[in-house]
Amino acid sequence: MRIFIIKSSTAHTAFDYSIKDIPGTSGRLDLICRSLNAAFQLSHSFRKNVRVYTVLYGPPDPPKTIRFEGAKIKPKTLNPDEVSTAKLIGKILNAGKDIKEPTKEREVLPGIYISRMTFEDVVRKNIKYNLYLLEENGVDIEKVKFPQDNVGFILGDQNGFTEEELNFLEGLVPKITIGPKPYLTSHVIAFVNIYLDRIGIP
Ligand SMILES: C[S@@+](CC[C@H](N)C(=O)[O-])C[C@H]1O[C@@H](n2cnc3c(N)ncnc32)[C@H](O)[C@@H]1O
Repeated sequence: MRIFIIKSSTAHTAFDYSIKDIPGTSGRLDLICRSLNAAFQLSHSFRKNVRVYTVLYGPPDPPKTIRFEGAKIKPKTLNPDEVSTAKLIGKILNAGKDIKEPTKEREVLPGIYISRMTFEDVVRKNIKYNLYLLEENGVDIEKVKFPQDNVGFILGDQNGFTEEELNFLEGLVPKITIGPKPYLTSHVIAFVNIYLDRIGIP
């Protein structure tokens, strides 16, 4: 299984944004929509061996974490286009409005869950799956010997990570890089997926 944990410091935690202007009104939920596209979509098929957590810290009610479980998501739920994904996320946020418990997940649709888990909760919960932090100044991905069973990647948004988050991750997960420039989160996910395909990691 492949896991992607994407932290957004700004993406809204309620369906209070306009579908006509997703980047301008949702705290860059468009970045999350494109990242989901890169994580799951293949030409005419879907990566069932992928799990994505999007950890949202934008207003008005952070944190909200949405888990997408490729193996359980029904066809035509998560589509390639950004607008339908932003609507889907809005529907999930609406369904999770009244969640009180800090870590309990609620299944909104088959394979799609919402909770109040923090970024740290998500990392701790998945630490057994061989996590890596994707950062520009890490070890070259080509030097990494990935395990054959489970592998996970932690990515930031347009603002990267805070000092506090980096301190939390330091020593907990290895830091790796895909190249010498700061790339878009969705492009990094696409690259990692294709790279793992090429080197034969399921
Ligand atoms: C647009 S970048 C963030 C740039 C942000 N200004 C910063 O300084 O961190 C979004 C995310 O993509 C990932 N990323 C970007 N470039 C990368 C690279 N060369 N190697 C590995 N991950 C990268 C990181 O997880 C980063 O947090």
